[in-house]
Amino acid sequence: MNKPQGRPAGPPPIGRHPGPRFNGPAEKAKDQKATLKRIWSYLKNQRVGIMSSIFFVVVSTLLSLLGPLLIGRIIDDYILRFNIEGAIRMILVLAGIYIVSAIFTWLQTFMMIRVSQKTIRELRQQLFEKFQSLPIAIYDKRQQGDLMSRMTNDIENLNAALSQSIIQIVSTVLSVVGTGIAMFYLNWVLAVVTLLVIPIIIWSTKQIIKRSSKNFSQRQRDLGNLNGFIEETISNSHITTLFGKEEQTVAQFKEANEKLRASALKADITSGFLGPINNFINNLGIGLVIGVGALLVIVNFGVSVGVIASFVTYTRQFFRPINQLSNLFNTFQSAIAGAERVFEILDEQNESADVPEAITKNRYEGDVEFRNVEFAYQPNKPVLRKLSFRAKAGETIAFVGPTGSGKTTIIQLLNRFYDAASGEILIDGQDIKRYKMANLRNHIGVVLQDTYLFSGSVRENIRYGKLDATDEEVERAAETAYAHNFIKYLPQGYDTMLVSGGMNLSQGQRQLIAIARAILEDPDILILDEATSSVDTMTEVHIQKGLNNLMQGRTSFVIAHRLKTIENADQILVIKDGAILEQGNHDGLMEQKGLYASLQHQLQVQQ
Ligand SMILES: Nc1ncnc2c1ncn2[C@@H]1O[C@H](COP(=O)(O)OP(=O)(O)OP(=O)(O)O)[C@@H](O)[C@H]1O
Repeated sequence: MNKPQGRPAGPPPIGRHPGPRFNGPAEKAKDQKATLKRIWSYLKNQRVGIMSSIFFVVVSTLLSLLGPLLIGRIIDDYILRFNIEGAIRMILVLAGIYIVSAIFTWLQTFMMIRVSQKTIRELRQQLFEKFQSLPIAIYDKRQQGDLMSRMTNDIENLNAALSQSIIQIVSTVLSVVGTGIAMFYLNWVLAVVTLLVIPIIIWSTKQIIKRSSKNFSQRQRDLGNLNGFIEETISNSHITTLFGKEEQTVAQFKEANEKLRASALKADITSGFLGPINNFINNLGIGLVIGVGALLVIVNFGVSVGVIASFVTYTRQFFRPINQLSNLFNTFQSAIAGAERVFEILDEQNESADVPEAITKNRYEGDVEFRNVEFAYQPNKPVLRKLSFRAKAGETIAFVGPTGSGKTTIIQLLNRFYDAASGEILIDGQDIKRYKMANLRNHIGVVLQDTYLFSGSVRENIRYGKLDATDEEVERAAETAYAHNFIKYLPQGYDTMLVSGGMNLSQGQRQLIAIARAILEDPDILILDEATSSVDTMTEVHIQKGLNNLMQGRTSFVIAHRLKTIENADQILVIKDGAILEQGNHDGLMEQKGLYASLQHQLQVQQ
């Protein structure tokens, strides 16, 4: 089990020599007992697999205990008596024992891997399904990387522990106890000599672990920093290039890389002592056994050459698992800590359930009203303050206002990503909480600034709005969205494949596809977060026409950045600090010469 412990997971150290080694401090679960109990609840269904695995491990350990005993017998009863034929026969028996033991070891590993893979598949499935039903607030609250690492690292750690460490712990304990009994059975003086070495092994291992722990924590921190830096740089590579910061980035990386080299070296040097020191002590133990054994032969204390040979093999068999135990427990502990993190997500509250007898509708008129709505993401930091407005069916409402004023939050509440703390949001005269959430969301279409396009063809991306749409419907929607013109000039037209979220299209083109998708979806209420970045005039005209077609006949809420959309809106709400500062249509607001008029002036300058 030479796996780096704790998080973040790193590559296994290269160039290690054989023998035990400390792999860093283990991360402990907050409540080990409860987590173990819960892991057992997953394993319970696979009792047969686990029991047969334990049976195999017991048999293979017992067989491997027989080996050294037989070696002693072969020497004393056959070789020293020059019975070569008998010796060969016994050696064949010995080989048979080791072969059967190896087969049983393989069987035990096979059974346990099956058990582990089944358990992990179930857990992974549950976790993924949970991700689908978690409220959006969780994704806002937790880092994406953290959630990803629970799905990958933590589950993988548990997999390693289930498939290997548990059985290894069982076999280690069995083999230490069994070897101890066999040694006492053979000769109690030599057994005591062997036992004397154990405190030295434990003491030296402890000393080294104490010193390495600090260095390993530093190595993990430096590795985490380096990985974080790499991730950030790769995902923002265009920004780095844009600002010409390549040299600076390389210099920063060099520094982090050097820090990791230094701390990894320190950690590996200290932990690297463990192998040679333990080897030295093991050999010392064997030397002692041989020396004392020889003395006992001389004084005729019931020790034969064969007994010494058995003892040498047993001594090796005895020390090896003791050396490994601390690492095994470390792996095991990290796995439990990982499982606990997985369970933590599984225990998160799902998105609030629908009220009993929730309403479903085939069509929403689109009459939307906010009544004294208040909301805060964090306690004592109000984002919306007694917000009230009404959008009559079919109207276009534009939200404008400074950054951070709460425009996106209004939309989040309408979508029920969050619920209002107080006040009411009504659609067609009913509180939105009375509608079945999935039904309501199916009738609300969203076109966001960062259009979500997935890797697939243009056609598939548009069809995402209505999965059973025919090719003709897809193309008709693209035409209405004014997207058809650019799509037909793409290398494979509608079958052109999009890569990494549509990075092979311009931002304007991506938005045209999103508009086509929304047209196909044909929602009753539309939410539109206009892109801020400027696009070429032709695309701009197409987007505007596409949007006009899309907004036709449905209530539309627009976080507006473009003059045209704002001017044509039925109502413009100027939001500041979570409240409506000004309200009216374009002409009326311009006359007021307030915030709206000055924002318009800024927009005109920009465009
Ligand atoms: N998930 C969140 N958790 C905590 N605070 C948040 C969260 N999302 C937004 N906020 C805060 O709520 C306030 C309103 O944010 P919101 O995104 O609604 O503003 P906005 O008007 O849409 O801004 P922009 O024009 O920049 O998109 C801001 O102060 C923001 O920092």
